[in-house]
Amino acid sequence: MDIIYLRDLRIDTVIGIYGWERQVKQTIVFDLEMATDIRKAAHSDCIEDTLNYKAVAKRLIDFVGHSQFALVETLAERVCEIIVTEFNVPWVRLQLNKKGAVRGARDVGIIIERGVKPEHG
Ligand SMILES: Nc1nc2c(c(=O)[nH]1)N=C([C@H](O)[C@@H](O)CO)CN2
Repeated sequence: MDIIYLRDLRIDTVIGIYGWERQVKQTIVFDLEMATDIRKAAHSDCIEDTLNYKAVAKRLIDFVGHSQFALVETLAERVCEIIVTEFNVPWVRLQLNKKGAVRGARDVGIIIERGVKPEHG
């Protein structure tokens, strides 16, 4: 199994359970690991034969930027759903960081894994 990753993808969105949080956009930082097999693309040298990380990032920027969820749980789940179903990714690990959400803590957020990790080889 190979992994294509995206780190520190920052997207501004409406998110939160408090009244003031419905009035502003806050920055959410995503770190993603997506299972894939890069061998076909490595052989052909064609972007069509691999997971296009730029296309994933564009889709997430659009989706998250227009979303208005209350909980980070909901946002994380929906982002994983998009990656698995629209990009045919068998397994994804997502870390979502809602920076500054807890006074005194540098980072706070959620880590989830969805799908089935392919075997090695
Ligand atoms: N498990 C969660 N706890 C909290 C969430 C959340 O989305 N999931 N959200 C908040 C507030 O919106 C907070 O981020 C504002 O500072 C509190 N707890």
